[in-house]
Amino acid sequence: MTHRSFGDRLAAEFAAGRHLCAGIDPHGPLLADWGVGDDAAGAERMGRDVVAAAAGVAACVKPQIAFFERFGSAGFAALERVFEDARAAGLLVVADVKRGDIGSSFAAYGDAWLAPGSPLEADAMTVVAYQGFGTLTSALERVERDGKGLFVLAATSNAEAAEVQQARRADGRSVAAAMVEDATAWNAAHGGEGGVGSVGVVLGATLDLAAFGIDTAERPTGPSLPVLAPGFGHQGARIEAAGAIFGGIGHALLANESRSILNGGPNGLSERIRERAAAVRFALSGEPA
Ligand SMILES: O=c1ccn([C@@H]2O[C@H](COP(=O)(O)O)[C@@H](O)[C@H]2O)c(=O)[nH]1
Repeated sequence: MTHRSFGDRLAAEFAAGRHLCAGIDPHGPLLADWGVGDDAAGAERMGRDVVAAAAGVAACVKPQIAFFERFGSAGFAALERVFEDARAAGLLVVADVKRGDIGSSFAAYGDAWLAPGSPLEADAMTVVAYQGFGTLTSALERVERDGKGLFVLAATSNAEAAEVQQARRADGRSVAAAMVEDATAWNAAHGGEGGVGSVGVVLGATLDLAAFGIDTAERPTGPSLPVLAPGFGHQGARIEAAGAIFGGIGHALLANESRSILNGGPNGLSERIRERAAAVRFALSGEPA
């Protein structure tokens, strides 16, 4: 069976003016604000409410798996139902799992989160390639074969990231820049000249990317690099600054917001998601919703 690539599916979201990635992060205090328990049922309630409110408004949802994993098997069962709702609503799901290992073990992470028919099948997952970009090979095969996507951590939004991600490798590139360049090169080799690639990177919106050795100049050819950008909202970055932060590598931007959307409980959730989606759309395209 031939699958539509993840990059093509992202491109369709962007063409419809959807660039918001709505986070599903069931923090304990947020669940208390929502009037539900700090348990798997509470996390499921939040996740399914976000999916219902984000459908047709956001490009994707991004469940932060840690908040489900803390409830063990009940948390994973809850997550499966959130994924089912998202699939039924036609929403892309980016599983924020940040997995990485030696290649043979990493393959099993790909099986869990990307294999068609897996109980936890998502459209894309976040991955860590600090054991070498080559460890991603099995998941990159899934990208091609199954129409899946990857977001490789490159420059993360947290202040502690600089000590590792700004470090220079033996080839002279910073760790962060190498992730960006390797993902860009993979897309160019596998996705032709245009459109949106299926392998993206995570770049924090809170950062000065130049300090991470990342060149934000326009790429003259090749597919656009998907950029999953956390840091907007609660962490302080402003969507109005997206152009200045990402420059020529921000054409395929997914602006993530989690706590800024979830704060305030289920009442007003739809309005908050619509408001943030419209602000992101306006900032990135100049088009009102
Ligand atoms: O560099 C990174 C990578 C991932 N995250 C995740 O994104 C959300 C951000 O949540 P907010 O509430 O909008 O701050 C969360 O799931 C993080 O684990 C990130 O923040 N930075």
